[in-house]
Amino acid sequence: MNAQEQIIVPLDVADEQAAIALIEQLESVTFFKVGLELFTSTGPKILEVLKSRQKRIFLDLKFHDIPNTVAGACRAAARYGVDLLTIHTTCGKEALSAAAEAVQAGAADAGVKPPKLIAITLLTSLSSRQLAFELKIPLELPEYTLEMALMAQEMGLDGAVCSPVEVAQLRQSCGDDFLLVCPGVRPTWAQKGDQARSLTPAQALSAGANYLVIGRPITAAADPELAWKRICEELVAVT
Ligand SMILES: O=c1ccn([C@@H]2O[C@H](COP(=O)(O)O)[C@@H](O)[C@H]2O)c(=O)[nH]1
Repeated sequence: MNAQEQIIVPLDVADEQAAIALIEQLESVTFFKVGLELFTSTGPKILEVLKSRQKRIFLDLKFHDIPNTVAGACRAAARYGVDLLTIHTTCGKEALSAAAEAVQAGAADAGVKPPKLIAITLLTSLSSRQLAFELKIPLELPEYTLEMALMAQEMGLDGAVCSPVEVAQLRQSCGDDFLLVCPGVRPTWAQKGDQARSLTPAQALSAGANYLVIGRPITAAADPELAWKRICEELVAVT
């Protein structure tokens, strides 16, 4: 896989029309993310739009509920034949394990390949300070994200979502077969916005990320295609 195929572009837009406009502008992007805003707006129709254009799909619905409910949601989502699906680690072990079983069952029902189920360790918008003072978690942030990733791995998940700042440590502890997907990635020329823990695309890949999720530096640029090409060129220069 070349570095360009490791970049996932989120379609964080309001409706199908805006999503299609972005997909068409970004012709050479192979992997798109459908998140809460777009999926709530369009439902599964957007997944068909992407599949008809041979795009890979990260369905980032970040399930967070009791075991029976997340299992049902994962079973249903797996039937869509998407490539990646997310759940929060803070659902707990029983829910993570039920979700891992449910994606296999849902995909088998539909005769499609199961998605890789990956767990959110700690949202990349949260800082160490917020972890301690708002969420009242009495662990240092690197230790907390590592514990969450190890729990997901123990429960049979395929990987984790983490910030690029933690990815080297997670790669070292979870091994090469565990997928690590990093949002919170920012080229030097882009604004951080609400991302609290970020590194550049080159830094994130060399630290061990399998995939980078890069949104606004591309999608909010005056010329999204140019911003995408600039990121790809920067990666080619270092890989
Ligand atoms: O911890 C997380 C988990 C998911 N995301 C999602 O990634 C993109 C990032 O978009 P940017 O515009 O590059 O900030 C967005 O869709 C989030 O929902 C995340 O940022 N952090």
